[in-house]
Amino acid sequence: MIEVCELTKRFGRITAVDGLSFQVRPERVTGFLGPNGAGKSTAMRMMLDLDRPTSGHVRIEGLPYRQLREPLRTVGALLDAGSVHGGRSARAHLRWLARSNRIAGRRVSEVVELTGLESAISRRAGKFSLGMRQRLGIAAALLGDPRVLLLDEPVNGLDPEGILWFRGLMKALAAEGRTVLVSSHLMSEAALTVDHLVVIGRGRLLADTSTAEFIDRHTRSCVRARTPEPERLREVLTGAGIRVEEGPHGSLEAIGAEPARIGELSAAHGVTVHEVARQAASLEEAFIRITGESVDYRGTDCRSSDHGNGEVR
Ligand SMILES: Nc1ncnc2c1ncn2[C@@H]1O[C@H](COP(=O)(O)OP(=O)(O)OP(=O)(O)O)[C@@H](O)[C@H]1O
Repeated sequence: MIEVCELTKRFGRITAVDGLSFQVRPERVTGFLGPNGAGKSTAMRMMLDLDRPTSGHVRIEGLPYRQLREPLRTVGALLDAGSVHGGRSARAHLRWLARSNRIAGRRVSEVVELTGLESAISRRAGKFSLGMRQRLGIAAALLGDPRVLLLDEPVNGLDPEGILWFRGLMKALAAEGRTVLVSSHLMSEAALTVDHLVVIGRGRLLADTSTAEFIDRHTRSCVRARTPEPERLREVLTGAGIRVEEGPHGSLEAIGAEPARIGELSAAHGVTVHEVARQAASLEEAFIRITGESVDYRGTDCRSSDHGNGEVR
């Protein structure tokens, strides 16, 4: 479990993290989301005691990071996949990490197998592609068999097969009872990987909710209709109290209506319709909508407070 309590970090006049409080629970994969510059990396650095908070604190498994007896066995982290000695082989890098943390050498082979690095293990890390470096970073994070995992943008550079592998690995680690926090600025990717979402914007908490609830609440569905008589169909639908907007390629979008209702209304009024299909708004749009609004939150004097529905206003 990770507990983040009223965490704030200022760099001069910039407030990177602003009174942030949330908990990351075990047995599920939690996504830490926010647009570029939202404060995700700064918050993760404070979780790992790499940056000192201006105020507030973080506890990992009940303790501040610096009080953990064997940190690598409690928390595995991937912050910057580039921070590997480029002249060392992947094997040498992992062995050195294992030895300096009193981790048995056989664990190196286990994490190499887990991350699919067998064929690259003797190559210099400096020659690795970004995707391979991410795998090496994940291998290093897993070395101590930690109960908590903190991964900053781990799918950066992974190819589609790598992303699928990563999703499976995260789910398996959470199913083993671990606490898994994964940051991303890509909502659609996160939605496929994570069970729970913590969304921040400008350093403040915007949502702390299950992925399913987030999708439910934020993806406005509509029905798209293609017709050679758009003006007539628009008239019929608005006459029935349905809000209609322009869709792509001359189509119409009926907001909050069921496809059957559109079909029945057009049939009753003799309007020809070529296609009626339900459309789900993309998660990316929902993400942009709620993080875009974060600018307004900064204009108020209110402290963040959870209104019981997982969202913060
Ligand atoms: N050492 C620093 N000195 C000054 N400002 C900093 C420092 N580190 C971060 N910031 C600023 O704090 C804000 C949050 O940055 P941070 O890197 O934590 O965001 P992020 O959500 O991780 O973004 P990204 O997705 O781009 O990595 C940004 O405005 C950034 O410029």
